[in-house]
Amino acid sequence: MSVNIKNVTVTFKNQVRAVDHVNLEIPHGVYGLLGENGAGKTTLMRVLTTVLTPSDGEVYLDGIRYGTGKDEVIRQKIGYLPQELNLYPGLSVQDCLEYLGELSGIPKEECKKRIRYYLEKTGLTNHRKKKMRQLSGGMKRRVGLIQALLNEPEFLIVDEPTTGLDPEERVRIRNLLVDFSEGRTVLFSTHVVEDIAATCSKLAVMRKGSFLYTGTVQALLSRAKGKIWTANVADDTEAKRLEKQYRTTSKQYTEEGMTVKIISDVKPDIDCTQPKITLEDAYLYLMMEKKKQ
Ligand SMILES: Nc1ncnc2c1ncn2[C@@H]1O[C@H](COP(=O)(O)OP(=O)(O)OP(=O)(O)O)[C@@H](O)[C@H]1O
Repeated sequence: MSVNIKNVTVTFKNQVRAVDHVNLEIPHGVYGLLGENGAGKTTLMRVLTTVLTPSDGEVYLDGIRYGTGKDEVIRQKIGYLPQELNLYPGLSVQDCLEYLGELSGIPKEECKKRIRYYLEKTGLTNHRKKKMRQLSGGMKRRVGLIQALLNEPEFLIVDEPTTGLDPEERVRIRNLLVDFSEGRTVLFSTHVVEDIAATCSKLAVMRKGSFLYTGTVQALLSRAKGKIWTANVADDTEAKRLEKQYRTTSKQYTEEGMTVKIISDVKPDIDCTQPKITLEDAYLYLMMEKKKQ
């Protein structure tokens, strides 16, 4: 499965250019799409699902060009979890999924088998008889994910799949996506850096319709090397003093007080050390670096 985006631009009627001449080749496995609100992620995903036709540029799935009369073939290879999804409130989880499976043309027995499997994998087995409207936000999200997985697509596109999930469920869903990506392509869009760090080796970082970065997580981490510092302070008052003086990214309570993370090209003039760089550090460094340009 190969996905190629060539020089794609999306300009809406109100002249907002949500995607601006982007190029990307999405490889096998889980590929992260990270970006702040309004970066253009959802718009790009809607293009990839064939729902939205770009104003300019070309998209290919396994060499098949979008918009050339083969979009139905393309759609059959794709599973999509949109950001907002309201599935038949009056149906039970089981009935809803069976119905969606039928619409996708999955043979009945095979469909039931898959539903059983994915309900188990998403921790929803005991909730299968509940009506959709009775589910919590996190449960609805998981049913939404199952509908995207049900036809076992070669290309799975998931928009914020972990929204509303508690930490345990979040980990469960991340693991499911990694397992599912074996031999497939999964585009995982989020603004939760931790989700990307836990699932992807490659990612694209988007801002204002363009890619600020495309490449490996490792290379992004390397960029921030030597630029992140941690200082231990006694309390929040001291932390606030540092925040005024330096570009800080996070602070955390520790047994001794607080740790403050600072981004600086040179060593700050205080007692500090260089921590192991996280993807969040590297992402924030990238954002700051690009804002300076
Ligand atoms: N149908 C539309 N008509 C006009 N403008 C739109 C439309 N859809 C999105 N936009 C605008 O395009 C830009 C990109 O929006 P998009 O939803 O793709 O961002 P996003 O990265 O998915 O954001 P979020 O993380 O908040 O979901 C925003 O400025 C948004 O207001």
